[in-house]
Amino acid sequence: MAGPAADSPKHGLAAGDGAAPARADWTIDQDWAAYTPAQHATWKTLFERQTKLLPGRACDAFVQGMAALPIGADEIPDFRRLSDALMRRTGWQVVAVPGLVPDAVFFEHLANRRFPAGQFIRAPHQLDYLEEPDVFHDVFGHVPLLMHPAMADFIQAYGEGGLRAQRLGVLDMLARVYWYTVEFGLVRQADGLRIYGAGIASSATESRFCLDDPSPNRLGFDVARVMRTHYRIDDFQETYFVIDSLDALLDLARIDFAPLYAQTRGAEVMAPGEVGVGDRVVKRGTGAYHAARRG
Ligand SMILES: C[C@H](O)[C@H](O)[C@H]1CNc2nc(N)[nH]c(=O)c2N1
Ligand SMILES: N[C@@H](Cc1ccccc1)C(=O)O
Ligand SMILES: [Fe+2]
Repeated sequence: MAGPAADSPKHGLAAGDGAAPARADWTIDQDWAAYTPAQHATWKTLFERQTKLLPGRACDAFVQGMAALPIGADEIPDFRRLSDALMRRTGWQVVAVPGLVPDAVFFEHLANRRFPAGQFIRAPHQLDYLEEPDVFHDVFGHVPLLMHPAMADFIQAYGEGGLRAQRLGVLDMLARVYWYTVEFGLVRQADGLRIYGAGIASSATESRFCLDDPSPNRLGFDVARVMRTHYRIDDFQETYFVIDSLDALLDLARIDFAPLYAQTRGAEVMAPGEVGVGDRVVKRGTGAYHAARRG
């Protein structure tokens, strides 16, 4: 894919190297021309691995969104070209950030349909685990579903809800809803369970584990249940929650969370691998994977 015009405006050096003040909204220039062949090669390795793996695993909306975007194997996508396509379809754009940004900054961007995507790409030795979202996780994992109206509206509403949750001091509860949907959610299709969570879609190992491995639980999504369920940040999830369609996210976004926050405040938070009596069990896991690591 052709890169930006050679005269693309330069706003001083990228933030983080101290030479230029970071912007208040933490955005930086993607500076697409500065990516090296080695960085494009890392993208290509990751892209080709997932593109082989995801057919039959990723949900239809993910495949359709990807096909409608300027995202290919050979080069790290140019955020301006991504934003052109997104803006036309769902009013979203992709803005470059150096890495994790403060919660309030993150929510403010989402509430305004700006998706903050890591400008950097992981090093070759980090292909399978990364602690901060890089351009592959954010663009390959999250952006295709921003082309789907339900997800586009859901993530904007999540941004607004995040600003509200911060004011209420319940960000930990809301973060669980995001984690078990946008990052690690599964959706039921006529032809079986499929991935829609970006944390899974951008991970070769978890794309297999979440659907093929007998270890994890797969439970029907219930927002009150998810809100009081711990999650893993350093390993595969012990439980995946299943929604019946992406449109179900819209219903979720419209629920007033204040009563849910109130009832969750007093509730006990469940361990990630627990199965409760009220759970809709799609498939009960053996828990073997995590048991083997608890030692
Ligand atoms: C809970 C919290 O809002 C969440 O972890 C945010 C924090 N900041 C972030 N910053 C970036 N760039 N990307 C993210 O996904 C997040 N996640
Ligand atoms: N509806 C939630 C906000 C929200 C939107 C989308 C996802 C999750 C939460 C509230 O009332 O605060
Ligand atoms: Fe993410």
